[in-house]
Amino acid sequence: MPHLVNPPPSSSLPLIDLSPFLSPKPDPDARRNTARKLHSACLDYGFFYCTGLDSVVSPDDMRHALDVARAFFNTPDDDKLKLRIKPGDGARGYQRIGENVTQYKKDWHEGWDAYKPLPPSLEDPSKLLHGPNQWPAEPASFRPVLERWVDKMHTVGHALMEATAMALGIDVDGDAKGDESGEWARMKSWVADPFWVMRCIGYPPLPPDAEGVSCGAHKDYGNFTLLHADSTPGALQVFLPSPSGPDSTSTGERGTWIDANPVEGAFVVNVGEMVEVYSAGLYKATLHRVVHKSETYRVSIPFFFEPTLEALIEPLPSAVRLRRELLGPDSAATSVKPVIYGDFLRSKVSNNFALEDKE
Ligand SMILES: O=C(O)CCC(=O)C(=O)O
Ligand SMILES: [Fe+2]
Repeated sequence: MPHLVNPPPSSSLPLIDLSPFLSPKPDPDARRNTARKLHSACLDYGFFYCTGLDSVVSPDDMRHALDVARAFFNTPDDDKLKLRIKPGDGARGYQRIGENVTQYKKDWHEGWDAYKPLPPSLEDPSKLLHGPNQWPAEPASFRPVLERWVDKMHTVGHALMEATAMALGIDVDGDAKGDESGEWARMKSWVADPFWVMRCIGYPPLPPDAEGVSCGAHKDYGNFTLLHADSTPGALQVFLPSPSGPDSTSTGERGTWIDANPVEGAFVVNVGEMVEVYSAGLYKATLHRVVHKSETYRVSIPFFFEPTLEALIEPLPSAVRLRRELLGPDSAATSVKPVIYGDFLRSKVSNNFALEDKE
């Protein structure tokens, strides 16, 4: 793995072709090439366009997923409200505009959220993240189309995991001896039966007097977010930190918000805070937000491919080594701390409802 001193990020996100990790006959050179580009993209942006997905997701699959989500948002409010997220469960179901909260401001979107189902014996609907998913009856194809989507996103997520291991310089192709430190085995165990979250989000145009934005600035919590959005430009924005940048965040960090406009056939993928932990802080979870001001009703489907709730995520030795090589010997001590993913997630999800709890 060459250790690049990367050029300054440009104003558009890089494209990463994942097909060498999805092919039944992988080409080693092509895999190395993808891993190298992924490494740079994760270092510089924490965000990229993921292409080369057609062996898993066809253009029809992409269209159908957005069509059923849009059709659901078009059903009468009374029907949607029957699926409203229940107190206690706190997570699964429908939220009206303003019920999702980011940094204590109401987001200007409606949404329907599903989480990986728990085995019925473990389900306790009074607890956060428990309780069954609330599938809408209309449109009838909503559930079969999106359950297929969940399966497909697992295939993409596992391929991304392997590419990320290679990007960090971990031997994923060798036998158990090649993976001497057991790092690839450990990474695979984190996603052997991965937790997941799928959101369908509907964004009406943001009114000029709204107190928040369509989706407030945040980082994603977990592993990878695979975002499939309709063709609306000028909505999703990604924050690139730079001391001389024209914009600043709520914490005063300077940088530039760039548009992550949709690219046909590609997902926008970003790394979450768990990648930041296991990459020893090299691959940063990046702030992003949605400011959708145009006249259309925008629909997006982010899929969060996560570690299992029990996984202890900690900096990988290869990542610590790589960090030292790239940033110098003093950088080995990073501030990232090991964390059990489920504990981290529960604390974050309860914060999303902070405003509602206070009312
Ligand atoms: O709708 C989008 O483009 C992004 C949504 C998002 O960032 C999220 O749900 O975490
Ligand atoms: Fe996000």
